Amino acid sequence: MKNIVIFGAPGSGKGTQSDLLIKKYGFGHISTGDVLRNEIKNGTELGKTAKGYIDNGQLIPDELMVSILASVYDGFGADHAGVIFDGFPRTIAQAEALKAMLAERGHAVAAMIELDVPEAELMKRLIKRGQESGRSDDNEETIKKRLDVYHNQTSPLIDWYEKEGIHNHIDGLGELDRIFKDICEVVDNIN
Ligand SMILES: Nc1ncnc2c1ncn2[C@@H]1O[C@H](COP(=O)(O)OP(=O)(O)O)[C@@H](O)[C@H]1O
Ligand SMILES: [Mg+2]
Repeated sequence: MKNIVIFGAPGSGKGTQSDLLIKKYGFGHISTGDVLRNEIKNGTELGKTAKGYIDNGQLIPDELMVSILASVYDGFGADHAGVIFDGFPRTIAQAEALKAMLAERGHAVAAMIELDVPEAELMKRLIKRGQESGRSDDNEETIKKRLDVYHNQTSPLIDWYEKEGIHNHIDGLGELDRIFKDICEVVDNIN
């Protein structure tokens, strides 16, 4: 079982590379952003709570995220090829909660894959994505806030996963195929 955390700033290519991984390896995929956007679209209670945070470029409270995550994870059953966590964890507290949630089930994260992309390129990609997909948080003001949140709250996870011994750095700037090849090398080397 290859549970993988795909990690990086907004716009670093987590969703794009997750899609390729799912096709090649048959992994499950949990994009916490997609789960929340779906709830918002369906107008659920959870969606209403989430919308306030998302439209402000802020993170959803940890307890709420972890309970959503556990229920989606259990939906893949007890015996799957692996699940890609995309957009989670975003704080050290969430990483600890994820570790505990998986440990309760006798599972673990096998690799954390960091997509490293310079800020100017992130900005460029997200503005383009905003124009193409109409994601409400892909506007310049909210993007700046999200990048701040990433630097302050999320990037410390790189050291955290380094200490866990499962951090893998990938140069996320350039051709999709080259980036995917680098990621596959990491995935294939998980024992
Ligand atoms: N290697 C790449 N080079 C150029 N653009 C990319 C690359 N990877 C992803 N993108 C584009 O950047 C935007 C953000 O990618 P996405 O996968 O949604 O990132 P994330 O899920 O990390 O926010 C998308 O519009 C995507 O098409
Ligand atoms: Mg994404």
